[in-house]
Amino acid sequence: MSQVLVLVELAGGKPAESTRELLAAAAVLGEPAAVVASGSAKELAAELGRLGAETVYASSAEGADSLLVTPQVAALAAAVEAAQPSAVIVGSSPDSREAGARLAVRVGGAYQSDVIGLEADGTVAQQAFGGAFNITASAAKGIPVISLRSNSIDGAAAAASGTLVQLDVSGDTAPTTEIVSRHQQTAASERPSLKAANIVVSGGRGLGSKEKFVLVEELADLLGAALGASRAAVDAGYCEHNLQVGQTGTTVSPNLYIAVGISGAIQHLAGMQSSKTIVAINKDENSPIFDIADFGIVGDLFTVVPQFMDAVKARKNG
Ligand SMILES: Cc1cc2nc3c(=O)[nH]c(=O)nc-3n(C[C@H](O)[C@H](O)[C@H](O)COP(=O)(O)OP(=O)(O)OC[C@H]3O[C@@H](n4cnc5c(N)ncnc54)[C@H](O)[C@@H]3O)c2cc1C
Repeated sequence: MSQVLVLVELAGGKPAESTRELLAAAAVLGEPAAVVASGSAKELAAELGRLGAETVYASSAEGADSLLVTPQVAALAAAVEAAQPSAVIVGSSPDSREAGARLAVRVGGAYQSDVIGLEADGTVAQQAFGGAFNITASAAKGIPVISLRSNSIDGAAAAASGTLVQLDVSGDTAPTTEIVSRHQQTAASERPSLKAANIVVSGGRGLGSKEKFVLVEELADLLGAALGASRAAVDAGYCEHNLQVGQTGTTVSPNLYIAVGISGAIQHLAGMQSSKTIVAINKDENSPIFDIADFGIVGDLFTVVPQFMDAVKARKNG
């Protein structure tokens, strides 16, 4: 069985939450193998093995942690040469998408973005044109380089050996960009990350003010959900910009998406319509959000949400 490479993103020195799903996707297509561009791969190999990687390709080029994206591309390119894989899978963060696209150019591969499902024969389901179309596609030539959206694949890969293979990327002379300083743009949150969350609760302009937006935050916390927002809510200053869901914000695909006081403009739908179950709370029964909602509640959100929260609390306590 040919190998399928997975680019591992690191968060605090550990494999990011997305790694489990990416390796599960790789197992659908072949034998999962992880690619890590970091000096700490030795310590990570056992964990990546538990998550399903039979092989862990690691590069430890000088300064790998202080360069933008190019170390990941160099590691992937070297791993492609070593493994001759049948596919490469990356996540959907900006860095992973860029690394995947650059790799596809380098190796003459077929870059497939916004993938929301895949089959053992290499056919993938993709969203295109901001979610206006769902398409089924397969690579016509070259290695498929697949950028997979979070929460697209169920299950996990079987635990494997995580055998470490060191890559030599010293001959890689691609131009690089060095990171000279970092700063945390927003305060770190205890909530799950928007991209990987199982449940997302988003608030829109219907909340009316920053003070009242707290209601959506309370609902999110009660459900252990990530917090999201429409662009109108962000622009009005109800919450931070990094919470924006949509065409010009984050694309999410959780199992449950709850839209509170959001009308359902096409640009918002582009970022959330692949969610498995969509619940909408809106006082206007003609709001377009109800066209894609699985469950719609027509009513004033300031009445509905507290009732909803009371019901959840009662169920939790019962
Ligand atoms: C190039 C471009 C890119 C864009 N990108 C994005 C993007 O990434 N993400 C995004 O979200 N938008 C984006 N937009 C903006 C988008 O077009 C909409 O303007 C925006 O999504 C509207 O946000 P909203 O639904 O919160 O506000 P509104 O459209 O004003 O809707 C508010 C809703 O709240 C309801 N409501 C009001 N009060 C209550 C109440 N008390 N109880 C219940 N319901 C109530 C109303 O009935 C209404 O449906 C983009 C626009 C452009 C042009």
